[in-house]
Amino acid sequence: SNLPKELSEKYMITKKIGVGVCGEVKLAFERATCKKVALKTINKKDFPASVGTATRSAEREIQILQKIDHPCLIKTKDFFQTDDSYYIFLELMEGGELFDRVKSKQQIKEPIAKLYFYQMLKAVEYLHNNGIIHRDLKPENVLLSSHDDVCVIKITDFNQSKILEESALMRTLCGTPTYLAPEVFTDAVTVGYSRAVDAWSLGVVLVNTFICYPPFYPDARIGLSVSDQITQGIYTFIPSKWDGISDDAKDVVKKLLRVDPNVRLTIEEALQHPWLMVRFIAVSLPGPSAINVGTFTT
Ligand SMILES: C/C(=N\NC(=N)NO)c1ccc(NC(=O)c2cc3cccc([N+](=O)[O-])c3[nH]2)cc1
Repeated sequence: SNLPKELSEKYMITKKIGVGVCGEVKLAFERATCKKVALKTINKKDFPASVGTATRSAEREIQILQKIDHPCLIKTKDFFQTDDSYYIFLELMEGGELFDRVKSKQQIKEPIAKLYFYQMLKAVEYLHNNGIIHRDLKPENVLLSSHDDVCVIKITDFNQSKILEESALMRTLCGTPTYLAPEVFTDAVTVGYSRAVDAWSLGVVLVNTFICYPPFYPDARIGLSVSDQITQGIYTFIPSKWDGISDDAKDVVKKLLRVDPNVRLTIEEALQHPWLMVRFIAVSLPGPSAINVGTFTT
């Protein structure tokens, strides 16, 4: 493929290491340092809408990728673009996607699930504090830094993300409401809770991590479509799958999978939940991933 000359001069691209929805991930070597990096190629033509909105949404994602700075969010190391593709160089995440780890492993042990979930919460707490809603949290978008169970995880793929900006609606609410219709206020509340979608998704990811499949899935025995199961908040803790998992863990799931976003656990509240407040054993991760991802107290 017609890689930009300056890209080929700086990096040697080798094998495919992951396949995404809108492009693939390849292993690359920076020629000057021989350091390994991941190259995510995003084909502009793969974007659904017309070129206009596609490039805007892609440029918004690139802007987010270059702005974010947290140990549990993927970092870009370099960036090139041609007329038909974006080339994003990222830190290598040798453990691959949580999706594949959950698929292959019989069951991820609770302390490991808690370690991953804590890091996801810290990453999403950072995003929300910076006015970014991810809106596509799923095991495919959680990368593991190594093959060890005890490792740093990083969230990726900001294709669906939204930046919360000062809106006309917010400015309207600053004025005197004398002539304002009631729905303007209720709309404001709805917009104000849009970040709650990430808390719901993390609840689904947590169930998936624990019992290897999601709480809402097509099953004739339930007699409801997946979307009906979700809108009615209908799921069950299958005893055989949840035996041996603590009541605190189940309590976090129940409070994240609340249909009403106004009462759903926020990221901040989840970080205060007894399940996450337990003392962690201080884990000294080997190699470059030995970054402090949060207050792991012994
Ligand atoms: C930014 C982004 N996606 N953005 C987007 N619009 N996609 O829809 C994005 C999506 C996925 C990834 N994935 C990886 O970096 C990634 C996947 C994978 C699998 C095995 C092994 C490795 N590895 O780094 O060793 C992997 N890295 C990295 C970036």
